[in-house]
Amino acid sequence: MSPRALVRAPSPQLAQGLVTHVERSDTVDADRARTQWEAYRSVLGAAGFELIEVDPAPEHPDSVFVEDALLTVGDLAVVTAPGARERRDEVNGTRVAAHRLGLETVELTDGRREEHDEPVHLDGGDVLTIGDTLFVGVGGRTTRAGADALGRLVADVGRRVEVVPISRTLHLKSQVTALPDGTVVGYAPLVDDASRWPSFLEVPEPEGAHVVVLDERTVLMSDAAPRSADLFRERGLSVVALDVSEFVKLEGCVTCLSVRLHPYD
Ligand SMILES: NC(=O)NCCC[C@H](N)C(=O)O
Repeated sequence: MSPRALVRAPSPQLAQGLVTHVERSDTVDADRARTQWEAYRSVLGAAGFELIEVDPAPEHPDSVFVEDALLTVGDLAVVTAPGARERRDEVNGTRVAAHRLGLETVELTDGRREEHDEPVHLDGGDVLTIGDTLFVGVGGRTTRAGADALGRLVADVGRRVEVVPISRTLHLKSQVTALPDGTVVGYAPLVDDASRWPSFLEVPEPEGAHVVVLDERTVLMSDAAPRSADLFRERGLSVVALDVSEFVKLEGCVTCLSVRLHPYD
């Protein structure tokens, strides 16, 4: 079966999206974002992904960052509980998409209080999957209660959660992602604790920290990190580089523009 990926068209109001760790830009161009998003779709399509569109949510400026609103773990879909109030209703569309795909769908109930006496919040951008482990960034949008709730949900499908404290970036996957062989890549000044990763490769540019695995030998990344791309090529990988400048202005990157389903989740 070919891999599948969920995507969601950018809102015309993208410029009003949230920013936390970066200055708000007054140059966000929604038309340019649309063109960049279409190129992103084309790359996934050319790589063999069947693309599934989540119904657009033009009233939600950040809805293009669909990764935050749905997580898939094998054939299980987890409707997330986004940490930013402004983004919580984005899950209405991703839940429908998960049902349409025929995936078993479970919920991380928004705002439910757990043993840590804090609300359950979890953004998909905080979940980095390597093998059977889901590394979950806690300290930004995702709470410890959210990570624990996810751990209970995925235990049934043979996965485990490991909490990763973060403070330097919006999401865990804003600071680190993983190459096909599981090597974690990150730009050191933005990585909270590089020593916690058994296999860590430092990249020379912030945008070099974000890769989407297209297959076992190919990664998709931003074209703003050419020296990092060279490092990956030296390791035998093929690199597809794209301009994602408009999304970066809103603290997004290549990973958050899609939800990749098994086997490249
Ligand atoms: N997974 C991600 O990296 N998501 C990016 C979300 C950016 C959006 N402006 C936000 O602050 O929620």
